Amino acid sequence: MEPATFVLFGATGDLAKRKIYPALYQLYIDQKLPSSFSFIGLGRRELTHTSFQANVEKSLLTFSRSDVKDAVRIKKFLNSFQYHVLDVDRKEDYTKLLKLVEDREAELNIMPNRMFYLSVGPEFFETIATNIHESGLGSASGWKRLVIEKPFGHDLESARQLNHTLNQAFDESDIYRIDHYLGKPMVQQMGQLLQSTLTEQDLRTRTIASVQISAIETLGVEERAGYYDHAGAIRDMFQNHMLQLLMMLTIEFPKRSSADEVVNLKSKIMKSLMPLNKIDVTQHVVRGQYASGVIKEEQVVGYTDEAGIALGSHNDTFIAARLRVDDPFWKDTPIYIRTGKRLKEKVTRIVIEFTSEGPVKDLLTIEIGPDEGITFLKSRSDLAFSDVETSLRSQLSFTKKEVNVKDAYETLIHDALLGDKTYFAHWNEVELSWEWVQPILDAYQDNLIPLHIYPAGTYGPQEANELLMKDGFHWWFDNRNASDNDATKGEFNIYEYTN
Ligand SMILES: NC(=O)C1=CN([C@@H]2O[C@H](COP(=O)(O)OP(=O)(O)OC[C@H]3O[C@@H](n4cnc5c(N)ncnc54)[C@H](OP(=O)(O)O)[C@@H]3O)[C@@H](O)[C@H]2O)C=CC1
Ligand SMILES: O=C1O[C@H](COP(=O)(O)O)[C@@H](O)[C@H](O)[C@H]1O
Repeated sequence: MEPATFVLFGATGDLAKRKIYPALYQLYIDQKLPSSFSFIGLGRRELTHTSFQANVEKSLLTFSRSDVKDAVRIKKFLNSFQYHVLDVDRKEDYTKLLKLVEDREAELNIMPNRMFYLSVGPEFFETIATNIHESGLGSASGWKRLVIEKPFGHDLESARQLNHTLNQAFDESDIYRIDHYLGKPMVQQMGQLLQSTLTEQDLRTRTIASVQISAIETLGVEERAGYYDHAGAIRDMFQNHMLQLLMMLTIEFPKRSSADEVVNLKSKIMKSLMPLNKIDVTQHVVRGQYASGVIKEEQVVGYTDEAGIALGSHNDTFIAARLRVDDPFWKDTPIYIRTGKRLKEKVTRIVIEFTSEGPVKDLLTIEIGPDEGITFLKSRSDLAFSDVETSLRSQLSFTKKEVNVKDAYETLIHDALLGDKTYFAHWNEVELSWEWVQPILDAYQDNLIPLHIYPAGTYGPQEANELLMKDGFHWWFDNRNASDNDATKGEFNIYEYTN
């Protein structure tokens, strides 16, 4: 790997502490950092190099998954770390930064390869990119890369504006848009895993009755009210992570795609997504917000009672949607997506239901987190219908996620250092995602779609179940028990098929 300087804007922030430093440290332990590596952390806070290094050390001791955490190794790792004060709006700070970076490159005798990682609020993205350009920081003879966190825009127009500004300073080929779901091991290995679970013949000829993609969480809005109350589930999860999961899955059928094809195929899928218009959104989308309830035996408050949330906020904390991909392979298959906060369990899972005779179904389940696994469940015709789901559940063989599983940030930062953009979001697909989502945002804005209130600790509003029941499906594996507010008892919720 080529020598490089890693410049981190937002070095004193939460994401840096919880994700970026532990990832860099793990890469160091695994000998996956460049042999000559220089790190410059930036923030407004006045810190000496030593106190900054002590903060990073604290974050490693708290968040690193590595079992190598001895003071000597950490100290050696931190030797390449420096901290400098920079206010994003002060042009002179970039001039100073250029001098620092150049001095460090000269000291280490390394090529001016520079990675600029923006771990700051999105309101700063354009200012920083412009200042990197105008200060000359981005004009050296080595490579330059911009790693940018989400959210990438607030809607279609603002995303286009942001991209336009970034393109004045960086080519698309140099922009690495992080979507941490693309760094998850199960997402990256999806094609390979599908191939080892299904035969080529299965992939080509099996008919898929429906697909369900769920990313449900028990967490609420936490400390992020200021951001979340303006974003909602649709911008926080759906426009990016959920649509990326849909793209990553659908490009693997009917034939496996290679890394080179990924970017083109993803855009192709997004272009084939049947568009909604603001008026018919109600038929395809369910919007929800959590009320108070019980999660894991703990009483939690409703969304509008959370600290920092606007009084009477209409923000969405749940979305379920039915999508259709209008291409020859997918055109007859509804794809259901749901995501939300303060739900009954934490799980990210894809379920592919194959067309099969009788009530017993053939399912392929891909468990993405926190457990990981892929299982093809063969139908069993000797079972009574009510036993089916319980039986299927017992056939699942997911690997319990161990503490020491690779974090998405390790993979993504490593890829960015190598210049491999396969698992970063390309502008084409980001723009197409916003285009698809925009009518929903408009419908929300104009209140054309009801906001269904659901009790915390459930699987969201009943309307999200009805969305599937209308088509003769149900969400697989929702584990409803006596603590749910509905009357269903027993381990799993089995719905009657209506057709
Ligand atoms: N935290 C998370 O779990 C996730 C965060 N993200 C994204 O990552 C980015 C960073 O988030 P997070 O770390 O949580 O945010 P924090 O608020 O914790 O940190 C913000 C950072 O920006 C710096 N900063 C703020 N204002 C300025 C300024 N005027 N000039 C220079 N630096 C400034 C702060 O430094 P100082 O206070 O020293 O000035 C701090 O280091 C955001 O885009 C967020 O959306 C994405 C996914 C998850
Ligand atoms: O990006 C985000 O993702 C997390 C969920 O990520 P996961 O890896 O734990 O599934 C979500 O909680 C957060 O609101 C969102 O910003």
